[in-house]
Amino acid sequence: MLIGVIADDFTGASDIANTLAKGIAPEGGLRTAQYSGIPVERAAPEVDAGVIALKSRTAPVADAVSDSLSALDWLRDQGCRQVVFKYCSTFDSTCEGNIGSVADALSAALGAERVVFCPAFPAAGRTVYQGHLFVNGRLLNESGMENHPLTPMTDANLRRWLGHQTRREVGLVPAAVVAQGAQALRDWLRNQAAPYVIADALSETDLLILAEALHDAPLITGASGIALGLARNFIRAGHATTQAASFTPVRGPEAILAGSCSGATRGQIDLHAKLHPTFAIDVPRVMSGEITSATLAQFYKMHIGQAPLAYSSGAPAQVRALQDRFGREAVAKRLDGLFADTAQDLVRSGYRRIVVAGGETSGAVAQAVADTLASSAMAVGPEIDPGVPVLTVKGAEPVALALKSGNFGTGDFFIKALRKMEEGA
Ligand SMILES: Nc1ncnc2c1ncn2[C@@H]1O[C@H](COP(=O)(O)OP(=O)(O)O)[C@@H](O)[C@H]1O
Ligand SMILES: O=C(O)[C@@H](O)C(=O)COP(=O)(O)O
Repeated sequence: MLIGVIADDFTGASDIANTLAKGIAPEGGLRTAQYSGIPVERAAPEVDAGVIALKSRTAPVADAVSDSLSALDWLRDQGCRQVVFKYCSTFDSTCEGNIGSVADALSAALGAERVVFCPAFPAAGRTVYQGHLFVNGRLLNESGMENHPLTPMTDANLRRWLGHQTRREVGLVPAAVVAQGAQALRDWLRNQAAPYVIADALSETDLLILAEALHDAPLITGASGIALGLARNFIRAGHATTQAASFTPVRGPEAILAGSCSGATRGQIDLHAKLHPTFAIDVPRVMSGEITSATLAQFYKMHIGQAPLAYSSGAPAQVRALQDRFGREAVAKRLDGLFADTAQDLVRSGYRRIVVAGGETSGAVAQAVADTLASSAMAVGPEIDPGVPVLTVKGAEPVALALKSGNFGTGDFFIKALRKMEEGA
């Protein structure tokens, strides 16, 4: 294994696995596998990039640190030469953690003296300028992310936000330095005192320069954009040969589950509901135990072949009211559990195509599917929309998954994902 990725959630993992597998022309990508949690077994010998999906983004700090260090141990056992800590392109975290705390632990374990942080993902509209994160041209804290149910992002200044999470000094690599190219950037970084630096990046060109400058860095942190050039570094150095991944289409019963409350997902639900059966999950009735996975499974089974969708997603005011009534963690835990139990029921009943919206929700569902099929490894298939590939969980009866970040995808994402699973590229 050449590159090992520790991703703090499952949609983020599939996003970076997609980037590593796709790479960039003319070099192409690496042979990539994604794992639900830390695998018990060794990686298959052909895997050049291994992506471990953790559910650590909103976990207590100590758990996030210990899971990330265990993931690092496994990746080192596979011989990986470079480690990427993947977090969200909207830097999803709280003032308590976890990005800073996990980076502190990983950099200490790897002896990394200077660590670059760059969540830019221009293909999805995320850019960093003067250390501030923009989403589709708006400051992060005015982009809708300030209403996130678990990690409300109320400050776009990443130096300040990361500064809440670590004792280390956080510096800045300004866009003008990145623009000077990889060698100038390396020289500049070498002369920096700050152990952590937020890197500006406005375009894929900037990200490629960053990746080239960091070709021998033991630890890199960022969103999937930073990985664009990492695959290329290894291919150019002659350590890997690119190979187009083969994809076997998956047919069979389908289900769509949405737990993301982002504006993008709510728009996708509204569009989907015009032509397909939908089930709006009444959260108080989940909390009282009236709605269970059996309720949802029954809904899906009544609508096989019609792309049925069940969702808990709500608008910011509704989410706030539910959190005030039941508690933020309690609602999230209950809904994640509901989706996980439903997925387990569906897979046991022969469902083969499952589309999920939301990072936490995807973590719960993908982990349940992996446990049900006793298989943590997933192959990376064709891209549905930027940052979202089709994943196939191996097994006698493989299951195709699409794990969509709340914010990603076009309006018709759900139907497109189901088709892509059946038809491939
Ligand atoms: N109606 C709701 N009220 C409160 N919390 C909700 C509601 N629906 C979903 N949630 C919770 O909100 C969180 C959404 O996060 P996530 O699934 O990561 O979506 P995203 O990808 O948009 O971040 C989940 O933990 C989910 O259980
Ligand atoms: O970097 C990104 O934006 C995504 O890969 C990601 O991490 C998505 O997280 P969620 O929005 O919580 O699904």
